[in-house]
Amino acid sequence: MKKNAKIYIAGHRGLVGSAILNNLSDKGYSNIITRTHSELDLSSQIAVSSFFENEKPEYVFLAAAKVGGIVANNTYRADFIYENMMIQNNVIHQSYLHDVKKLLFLGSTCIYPKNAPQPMSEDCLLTDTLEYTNEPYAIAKIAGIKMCESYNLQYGTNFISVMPTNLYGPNDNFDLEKSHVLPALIRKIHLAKLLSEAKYDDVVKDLGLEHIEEAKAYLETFGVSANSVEIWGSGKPKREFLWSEDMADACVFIMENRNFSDTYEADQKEIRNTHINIGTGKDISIKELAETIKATVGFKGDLVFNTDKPDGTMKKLTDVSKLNGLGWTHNIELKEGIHHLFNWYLNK
Ligand SMILES: NC(=O)C1=CN([C@@H]2O[C@H](COP(=O)(O)OP(=O)(O)OC[C@H]3O[C@@H](n4cnc5c(N)ncnc54)[C@H](OP(=O)(O)O)[C@@H]3O)[C@@H](O)[C@H]2O)C=CC1
Ligand SMILES: C[C@H]1O[C@H](OP(=O)(O)OP(=O)(O)OC[C@H]2O[C@@H](n3cnc4c(=O)[nH]c(N)nc43)[C@H](O)[C@@H]2O)[C@@H](O)[C@@H](O)C1=O
Repeated sequence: MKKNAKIYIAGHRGLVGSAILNNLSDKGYSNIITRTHSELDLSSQIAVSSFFENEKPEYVFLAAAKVGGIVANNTYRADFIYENMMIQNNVIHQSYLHDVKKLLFLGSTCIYPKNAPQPMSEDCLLTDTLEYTNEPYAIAKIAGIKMCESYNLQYGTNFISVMPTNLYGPNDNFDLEKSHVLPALIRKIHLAKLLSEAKYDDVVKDLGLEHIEEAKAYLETFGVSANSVEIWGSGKPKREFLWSEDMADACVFIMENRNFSDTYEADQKEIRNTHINIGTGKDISIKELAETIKATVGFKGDLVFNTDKPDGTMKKLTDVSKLNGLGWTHNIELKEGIHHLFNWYLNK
């Protein structure tokens, strides 16, 4: 990519998109185009077609998607499959029609089977049944990988797919119901600590409410009180977490250095090596994660595990040997990242 190449980041205000925008700007890319969701609804075929016709981007980072944690995925199943399929169909197809030189599609490691051999290498895609809680989202992401592969093979495009592990960082979603575990636990445990210190003004301000009784009742529905915080599931599942700015760096590295033909082994008919995992290769149990966050926040109460909530996949550690072999490794370790994100949350 030349420094003045016209680059479109779809989803530039999200967790990953905002980090990609900063990474590209820091590296001197000067011709980046963006649209907010309200300016351009990527699920509208007409709107996306006219955007590509008018703007003609040369490179596309597809970081816009319907995203959420385990309960959001499980509850809004139709929205997750519909919106993700619409966004990726429109952006990938218009990128082909308008001769985009390279596109990076962001999938997720939930594309791999629920009981995939660990660590999960790229070639275990489509070898077994998926985890049910996020099956619609995973199927949309698998369709995205296969769409990129099919356009490359039929039309000679250069569309690359990456599969990130669980991500966290600045501009994360801290919604108590719909977010992922790491930001959710930072906020819940922080609010519990504020309650335990009777810092009621800070609690109501954080929640955007007026009265502390209302705030306490609301938090009670999420199992947050001055004495304890509810953790969904058994605490036994393991997850791998990557700092979003590392993720953005990996995305830019791959866009700068890789081509579709480098990732695809066309002669291997059964093993279609069409995508690259992005992660750290290290995981931690949810219980250990919650304890680490509790120590970072300085909360003295209890962690209570609610097994009525889903555990999801018990383990999904990525095999990052392909990515590491290309010369990229992550920079921020989990403890440091949790510390950064807690400070970011306090100062936002
Ligand atoms: N976060 C994670 O842990 C992981 C994320 N991923 C993938 O990484 C990518 C980025 O995720 P992340 O940054 O976390 O997601 P975010 O939810 O933080 O950001 C997604 C962005 O997409 C925008 N968007 C959503 N729908 C539309 C639409 N119809 N039209 C235009 N814009 C839209 C959102 O705008 P608005 O908010 O205004 O709707 C938001 O800015 C996604 O493909 C996701 O699947 C993969 C693995 C893990
Ligand atoms: C990135 C990935 O994200 C989703 O999958 P997930 O990894 O299961 O995501 P999660 O972060 O929501 O949960 C991780 C674990 O943590 C537990 N957990 C405890 N307490 C809270 C809690 O308070 N909130 C949440 N969200 N989880 C909690 C929770 O029960 C689970 O065992 C996919 O749907 C899919 O979108 C995807 O690709």
